[in-house]
Amino acid sequence: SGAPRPNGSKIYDYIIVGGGTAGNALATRLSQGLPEAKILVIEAGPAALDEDAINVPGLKGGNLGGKYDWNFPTVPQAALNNRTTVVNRGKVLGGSSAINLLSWNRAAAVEYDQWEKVGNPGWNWKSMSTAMLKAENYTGGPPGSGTKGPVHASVSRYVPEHQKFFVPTMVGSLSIPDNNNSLQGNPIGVMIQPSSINPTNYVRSYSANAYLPKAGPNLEILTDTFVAKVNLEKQTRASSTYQATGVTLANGTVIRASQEVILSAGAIQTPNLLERSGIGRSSVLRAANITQLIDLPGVGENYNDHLRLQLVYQLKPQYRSSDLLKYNSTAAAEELAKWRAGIPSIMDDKAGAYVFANWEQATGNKSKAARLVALARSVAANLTTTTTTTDKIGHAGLKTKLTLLTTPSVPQVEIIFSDGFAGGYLSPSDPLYSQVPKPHFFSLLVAIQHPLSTGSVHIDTSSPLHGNPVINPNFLSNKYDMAACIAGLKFARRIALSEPLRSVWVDEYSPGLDAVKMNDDEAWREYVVNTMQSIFHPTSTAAMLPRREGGVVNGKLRVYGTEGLRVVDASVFATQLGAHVQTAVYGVAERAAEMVIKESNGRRG
Ligand SMILES: Cc1cc2nc3c(=O)[nH]c(=O)nc-3n(C[C@H](O)[C@H](O)[C@H](O)COP(=O)(O)OP(=O)(O)OC[C@H]3O[C@@H](n4cnc5c(N)ncnc54)[C@H](O)[C@@H]3O)c2cc1C
Repeated sequence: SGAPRPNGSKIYDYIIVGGGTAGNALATRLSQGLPEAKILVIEAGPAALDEDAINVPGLKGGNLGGKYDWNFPTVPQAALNNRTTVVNRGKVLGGSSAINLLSWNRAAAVEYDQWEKVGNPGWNWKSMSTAMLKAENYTGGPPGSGTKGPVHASVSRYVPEHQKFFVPTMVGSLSIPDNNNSLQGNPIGVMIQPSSINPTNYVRSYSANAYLPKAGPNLEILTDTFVAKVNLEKQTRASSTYQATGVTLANGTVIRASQEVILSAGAIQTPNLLERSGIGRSSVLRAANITQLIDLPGVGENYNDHLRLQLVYQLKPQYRSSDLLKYNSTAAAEELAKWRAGIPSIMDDKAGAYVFANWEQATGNKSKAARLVALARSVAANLTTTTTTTDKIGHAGLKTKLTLLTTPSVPQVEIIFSDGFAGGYLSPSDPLYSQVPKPHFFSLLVAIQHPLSTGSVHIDTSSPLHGNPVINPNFLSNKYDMAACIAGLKFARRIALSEPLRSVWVDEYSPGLDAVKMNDDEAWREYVVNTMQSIFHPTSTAAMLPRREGGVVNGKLRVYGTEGLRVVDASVFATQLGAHVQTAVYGVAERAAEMVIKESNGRRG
């Protein structure tokens, strides 16, 4: 353990708060690159390296709402009929990489280039792709894939029979190009995508089992330990910056850091940690009775997420989906036994087929796409004029979304072919449940990549330490986001109605072809209001942006107004990416590690 101090507190060189996706990657790289340094990771959840629900890909959804999930509620969402939605986040060593749905993909090159354009020199596709490849070991990937990184990626060997109709439908009936090289900066098209799965044993590959075994003995991990705040001190009374000296745990214990404290608690909890430490917007800190040390109004603001909807189709009786695992416990046990024996099984499964489309492709019609673009522009004009000039939070993100809205290589909508009833657990009280043989389903998940509404996450001002984060994603708070959801759903319906996919299903179970007719926008709107939820991708809540634009960290990931305090996780994303998040989080961690190591070596000459 770290060297004891006369006052009983321990001291480390680097303390990383949050042993999640970014935290473990960063800690491992620091331990390798700075073998003399003492590094501590503090993680609120337990280590669960032997947990089937984490390791077995086919059990992936079983963690949602379970013991390894923070499972935070949002505040009621006005545009969703005051529904509360759920924000799932990993509460376990490995963080959200332990419970996520394993998709391994990347955004368009121009989206990472925007990070540099909004004020962060050196953050672009070139540097981020290099960093992301450092994390990756993609077995069977096309030339240019990462092959030496800790995190495994592979294309699943288990392919449901009915999924085989998806790619031919997209290419043959909908003129969407087949793209077998979608991770190298051009994601547009239809593809079978890799997942973060180790192909030698079909175990989930995540930050805890991929990175941590490669760390040196100078890395210590404290699990089941919640950090209350960062301790900040002014070095001299005259100085305007605060030095991070360590952290205080929820039980009051102080642990000191001689070099840096690095927050990797994720896009929901990193802003909360900053606020509890006295860094944030005045109104929030005042309401919580926390003395403000640094005025950073962007902390917890600028919350971006992707919007998720789904259509569910009942398969013809000859097809078997992963719903088998729900209906038939004997079959589920047999499949798990096969997985343990290394025999191909439904337990290897995860969604494999994806489409990333721009609006012209998704609507199949230039003028419909133009109408969506015009709507986005008029909505954005209102959003910017209602923001005061002193409070430019959200401007950079909004401007980027508008700039890229008509860039053909940037996806606006994603469709995931997802085996089984992914729209929700089919309840035993459902009439379908008693049918023999049990019905099997596939789902088309729709994810809107660049909605214009942004939200916020702050501490519960009445209970900053023990209360849940107060999360307001502001879902669908403008007309464009609703129109985008409806356009995405119609695209998914068109896909399902096109051959050869049309020939595998008997009925659209949700919402139903009669319940929501193709051109009945009112009915679609109601379906969106009643069913829309997050697709688990909050980012940008402590954004890497100029301070005057609501930025929280600079291009070195240092928190403005501090020394020795950085943020390294999904909160720093300067602008939202049209992709699943984990590869970019690993990329941010790899780049952060390089910076910290270089600076440390520089100090030592
Ligand atoms: C259900 C789900 C499905 C997803 N599916 C995909 C997918 O298929 N593909 C993809 O690319 N992305 C997916 N994502 C998103 C992706 O996994 C996350 O965006 C990414 O892992 C976030 O990494 P992070 O390091 O920012 O935070 P996390 O990995 O969430 O790490 C934060 C860690 O900090 C800990 N922590 C928080 N507060 C404290 C505190 N005060 N003290 C100590 N520890 C603390 C948490 O317990 C957690 O372990 C999914 C996410 C979820 C939740």
